[in-house]
Amino acid sequence: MTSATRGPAGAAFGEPDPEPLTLDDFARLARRRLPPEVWDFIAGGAGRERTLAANEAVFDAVRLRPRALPGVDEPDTSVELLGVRWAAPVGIAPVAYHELAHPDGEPATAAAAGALGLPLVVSTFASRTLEEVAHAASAPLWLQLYCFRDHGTTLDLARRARDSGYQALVLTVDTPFTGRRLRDLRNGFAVPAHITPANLAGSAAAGSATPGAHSRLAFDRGLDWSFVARLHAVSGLPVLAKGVLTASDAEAAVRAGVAGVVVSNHGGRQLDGVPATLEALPEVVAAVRGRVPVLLDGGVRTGADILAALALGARAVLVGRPALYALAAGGGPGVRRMLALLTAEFADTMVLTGHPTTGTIGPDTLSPPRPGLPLPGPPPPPGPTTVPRTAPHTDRSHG
Ligand SMILES: Cc1cc2nc3c(=O)[nH]c(=O)nc-3n(C[C@H](O)[C@H](O)[C@H](O)COP(=O)(O)O)c2cc1C
Ligand SMILES: O=C(O)C(=O)c1ccccc1
Repeated sequence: MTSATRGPAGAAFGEPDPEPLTLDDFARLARRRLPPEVWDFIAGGAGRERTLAANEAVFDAVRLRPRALPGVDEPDTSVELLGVRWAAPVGIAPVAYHELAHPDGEPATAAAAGALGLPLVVSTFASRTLEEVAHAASAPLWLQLYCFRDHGTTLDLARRARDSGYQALVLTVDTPFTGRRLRDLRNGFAVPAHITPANLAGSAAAGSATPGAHSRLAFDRGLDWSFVARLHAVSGLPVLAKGVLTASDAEAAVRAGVAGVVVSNHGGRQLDGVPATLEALPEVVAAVRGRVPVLLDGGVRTGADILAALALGARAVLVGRPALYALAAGGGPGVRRMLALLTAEFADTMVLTGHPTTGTIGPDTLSPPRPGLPLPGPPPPPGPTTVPRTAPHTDRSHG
């Protein structure tokens, strides 16, 4: 990993970049490499970026309970989702246009995830075709879908995903249009002309290079939960809902037949002011009652963050921005290194908290919330539509 200012003979224009040791290091390297308006598009959030900041701040406020002499030698970091084993409970969230970070784009990301046995969720706005990404992959691929006003475009993507061996669809339910991202508005950000939504070529949904304007024209704002069954009917694939933050939406998703729920606030890019995802997680886990697995994304930056999410009932987490930062810093090998760092941190955290497998990680792994800190509290009492929660991780049969 070298900085953009480094000369051909080595560190001619300054010190060489230090080898990244944390996900934050990758962010620093990416910031130096990317054009400022591209950095802002990736790093930014909606409005005052309160929710964006909260996602990481709530993880920062978590306190872990260590266990001395736990007798754990090599922890088994793996988890099972939808009947498939992941090497660790972390995958890559759907993020548009990987070519913004590096010309090798999504195939490089897919190869890196595959090398670690971790899944990639490919975005509707991927800069390479989903078939090309499948060719480069060796671990599970899921396809994220936005629903366009022209439903046929989205349903075609669902069929193509099935035909290319994708194992699940992820319907994003928090985005009738993209949020007010002030950095992009001030920068007049547009995706460069040579980077295109490759999977939408020739469709009615292929449009403007300005994501905000395009989403307001092309996305179906009238969408309802019945679309989950429609996607499953045309593809035969399990459908997850991404962007659930409340018990009532979790209940609606499960009733609609989802195979999983992703607790997400879109990385703070949609409605500013909604809770951090770790804050929302207990409420969603309680409402889901073990019927389907719950995943979480937003602000996961360390192995301890993964442990905290699992302790509060998530089966796995996804990372978004860190994948693009690592891609910008070092291409596919950068992403591979980022994922290796994150999973190694998680394995260390398992040992230090005394967990030989992911299945035993529960609420007693965390210290109780301290007053005045933005920490996740206990789940709210069951409402009229919910019955008392069962323990997390009781839905092994669903995989
Ligand atoms: C640059 C960028 C593009 C994104 N594009 C999509 C997308 O196409 N579809 C989607 O469902 N979510 C998209 N997201 C949201 C991510 O899937 C994810 O929810 C979020 O990035 C997680 O937070 P993190 O970046 O803090 O890990 C995008 C996020 C970023 C930063
Ligand atoms: O989903 C997003 O956050 C996003 O940035 C995006 C990018 C391109 C098209 C649609 C949404």
